[in-house]
Amino acid sequence: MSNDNRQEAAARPPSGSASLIPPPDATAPVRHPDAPAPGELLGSHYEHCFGCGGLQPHGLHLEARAREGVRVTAEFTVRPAHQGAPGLAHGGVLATALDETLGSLNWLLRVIAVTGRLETDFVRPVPVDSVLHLDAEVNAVAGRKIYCSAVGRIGSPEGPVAVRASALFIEVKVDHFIDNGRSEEIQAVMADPDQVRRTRAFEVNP
Ligand SMILES: CCCCCCCC/C=C\CCCCCCCC(=O)SCCNC(=O)CCNC(=O)[C@H](O)C(C)(C)COP(=O)(O)OP(=O)(O)OC[C@H]1O[C@@H](n2cnc3c(N)ncnc32)[C@H](O)[C@@H]1OP(=O)(O)O
Repeated sequence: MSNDNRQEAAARPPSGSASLIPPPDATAPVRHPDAPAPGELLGSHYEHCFGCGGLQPHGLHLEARAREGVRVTAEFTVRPAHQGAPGLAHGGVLATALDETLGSLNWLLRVIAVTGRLETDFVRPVPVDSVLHLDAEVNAVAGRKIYCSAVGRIGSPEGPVAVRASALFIEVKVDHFIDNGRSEEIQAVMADPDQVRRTRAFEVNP
């Protein structure tokens, strides 16, 4: 793709499917009063998470930071292990980085929500060793449905747009994990006071 065409593609709004358009009764997202302050690192919601877990040796080790409003930013360094084509990031890995950044918005709403739908535009190839600057925000909320979007730029927060995502997250109760997760890991997190504290940080009425 030529540079001109790339800029045009980057400027184009994502062509989301109908289920990603907030319904007329959707409301503006509300930042929870106890949300981490703007600039604060959010930490990991689960130490073994592939996206953000510090104890996950195969993971992306994404570190997200709270911003004003219901917005987060994160940085992801593309490593040789993330290649799809020679020297270029795998699209699925980039989608994971977007998914994780969008998932971090949970901290600001103080709800637990999982990805229901994630649509991704890959606008520009991302070379190995690049730092992808991710920026995500909640656009609207309708009941349990959280409409959000994210963009990833190469090299700096003002760098060229490489990826965009639109997503629908669905609020769930903690039982979602207890009922569906493998019992080995569920028992381990329930026995870990640190993890219980982390999970409580998402719930208004735990
Ligand atoms: C003690 C243990 C503690 C452990 C806790 C650890 C800490 C946790 C903290 C924080 C976790 C954050 C993790 C972030 C990680 C990054 C994000 C991910 O990758 S998450 C993983 C990938 N996603 C999934 O695995 C979802 C799998 N899907 C499901 O489980 C269900 O489908 C679910 C929950 C999404 C919805 O199921 P329903 O039965 O609850 O609800 P229904 O009625 O189907 O949907 C509700 C509304 O949403 C719409 N909806 C649902 N899915 C949709 C879709 N795919 N597209 C469009 N609309 C959808 C429906 O049409 C419905 O809309 P209408 O209310 O009728 O208007």
